[in-house]
Amino acid sequence: MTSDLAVLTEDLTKFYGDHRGVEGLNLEVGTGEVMGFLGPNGAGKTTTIRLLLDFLRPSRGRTAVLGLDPRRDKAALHRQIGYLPGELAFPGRDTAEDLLRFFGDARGGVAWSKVTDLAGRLEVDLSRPVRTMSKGNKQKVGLIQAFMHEPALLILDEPTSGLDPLMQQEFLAMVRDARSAGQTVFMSSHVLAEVQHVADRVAIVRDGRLVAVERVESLGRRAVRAVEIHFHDPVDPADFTDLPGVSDVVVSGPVLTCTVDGRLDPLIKAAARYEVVDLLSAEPDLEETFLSFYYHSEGAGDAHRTRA
Ligand SMILES: Nc1ncnc2c1ncn2[C@@H]1O[C@H](COP(=O)(O)OP(=O)(O)OP(=O)(O)O)[C@@H](O)[C@H]1O
Repeated sequence: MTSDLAVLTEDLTKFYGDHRGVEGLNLEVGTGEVMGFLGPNGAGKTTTIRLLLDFLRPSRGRTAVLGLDPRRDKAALHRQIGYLPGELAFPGRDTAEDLLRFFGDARGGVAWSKVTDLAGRLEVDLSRPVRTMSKGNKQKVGLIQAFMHEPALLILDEPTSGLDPLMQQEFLAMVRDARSAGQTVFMSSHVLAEVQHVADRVAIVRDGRLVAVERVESLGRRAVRAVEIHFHDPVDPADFTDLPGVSDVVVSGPVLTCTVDGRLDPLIKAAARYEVVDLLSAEPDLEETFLSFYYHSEGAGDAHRTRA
């Protein structure tokens, strides 16, 4: 396999009895890349993550993580990974500090200043028993244990779950810092907005299959936007109805509204034949683009077509 890949899966498949968890997943995450792994509940995100960590064994296919075989090199691999599970369970009466010291020792020791730094950023009191903490605070302890040893690869299952908006921002800043330090981040989410500001690429899964892998910028370029143009005089709708990418054209006297999918250029050129007073273009809504793409997409074959 190629050494500059942090994660490689080939035909990765897991069936639970007859029920598909994931099937035929071909995915590559480059070293130093932030990859958002997106899909709705039940799409197969957690199954994939558990396969990468050898918590589950594939029914078919294979995976290499940091150049290692998760099955053969499990212990060595886990030392180099920071993993945040989707469902956190902290049994016992330990305080967050006890737990983090335990995890730190298990990984051969961590700089405690790194732990207190993360606890400060996430505003969590480490002296409290984890059992008594709110869901959000437990999630913060989970994040600290994933980040504290500065692993080469962070695998985070729904990392923002339970975090309030301010803490979500802090978490995203931690991801950016990790990226700057050359760490790779593979994070699942069912909300594009959560990952679009930090991810280099997003992989989209649906019903256990990879639907697409896209660079976040190109997802933006594909975005549909609402445009409103105010002209000096009334315009002829016929000048705008057949333009590439332009739809929903409504003309009311000198005001035109429409939807543009992709480049604005054809619309601008058509509008320039008239005297333009004002042009308003709403920010592309990536969430909408994502959803329309995702629900209209044909299936797994698209993953190859759209791979960056
Ligand atoms: N242990 C299991 N036994 C049987 N089916 C399972 C098991 N775990 C997951 N599945 C099924 O596999 C599919 C993928 O589930 P998975 O948990 O990987 O999805 P997900 O994208 O992580 O969803 P969520 O966001 O809800 O965690 C779902 O249809 C789920 O019902």
